Amino acid sequence: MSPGAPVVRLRGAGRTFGATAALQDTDLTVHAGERVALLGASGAGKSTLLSLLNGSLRATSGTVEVLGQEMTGLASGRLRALQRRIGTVQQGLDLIEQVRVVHNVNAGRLGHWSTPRALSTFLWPRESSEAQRALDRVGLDWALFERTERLSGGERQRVAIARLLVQRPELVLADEPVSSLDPTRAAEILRLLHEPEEARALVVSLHQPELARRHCTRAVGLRAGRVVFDVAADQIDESLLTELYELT
Ligand SMILES: Nc1ncnc2c1ncn2[C@@H]1O[C@H](COP(=O)(O)OP(=O)(O)OP(=O)(O)O)[C@@H](O)[C@H]1O
Repeated sequence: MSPGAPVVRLRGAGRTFGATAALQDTDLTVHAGERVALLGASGAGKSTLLSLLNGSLRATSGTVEVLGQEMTGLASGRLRALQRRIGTVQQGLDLIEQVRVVHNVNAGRLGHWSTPRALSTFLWPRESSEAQRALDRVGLDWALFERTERLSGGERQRVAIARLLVQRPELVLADEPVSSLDPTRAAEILRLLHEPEEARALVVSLHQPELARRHCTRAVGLRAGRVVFDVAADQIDESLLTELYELT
C-alpha cells in the first residue's frame, strides 16, 4: 500500500456480547505509515477493537473496512485471504508450546505456502534461513531449534514477533505485545513492529502511555467502549490520562 492510503476505516462500528457493549459507535481511519496506540483501562474495548480489525470478531453494528475490503459479511475464503495480509500478535501469543521455535516462526508463512510444502517444512524444517534471520532481528539468534516451552515469557513474545516478520503483513495489529519485556527490549520490539520501508500501518494496544509517546504517531483513548480522544502521540498529557484511567 502506498503511504497515506487508508488501511483501516471504521464507521459507527460496535460489538456487543449479550448486554455488554464492548465497543460502541466507533469511527476510526488509519492510513499506511501510521502507528496508532490504543490506550485505556482494562475492559475499555482495546482487544475487541483489534479483533474486529483482524476479522476474528464480527461487528454487531456499523462497518469495518480493512485494506479496502468491508469485513462484515465477507465469505470465509475471502476473509482468510485478507487475514494473510494482516499480522496479529495476540495477548496469548498463540504459539505451539511443544514444538521447536523454527516451526512457530515458519507458521507466519503457512498462509503463503502450498499444503505439501507446509507439511514437509513441519516434518523437516529446511526453510529455516528466513526464520533464522527473523530470530536474529528479535535478539534470539540462538533459539531456532529450542523447544518453545523452554523459553521465558519475554522470549516467547519475541518468537511471536519473529513469526510476524516472516509473514510480512501490510497491517500489524498487536495486543499488548511488550507486556512482559524489559524497557530496552520493549523499545526494540516496538521499532521492529513498524519497519518504515514497508509503509505498513500499526495498531497496538499499550498499557504504558510513555511507550505510545515515544513509538507511535497517534494515540486513541478508549473508555467503556467509546473513543474519548484521538490525538497526535506527542499531545498525550496528564489530563487526558486522568480522564482515561480514573475509576468510576
Ligand atoms: N467474548 C466475550 N464475551 C463476553 N464479554 C466480553 C468478551 N470479550 C470482551 N468482553 C467484554 O467486553 C469489554 C471489553 O473487553 P476488551 O477485552 O476488549 O477490553 P480491553 O481494553 O482489551 O481490556 P484488557 O486491557 O484487560 O485486555 C469487557 O467488559 C469484557 O468483559
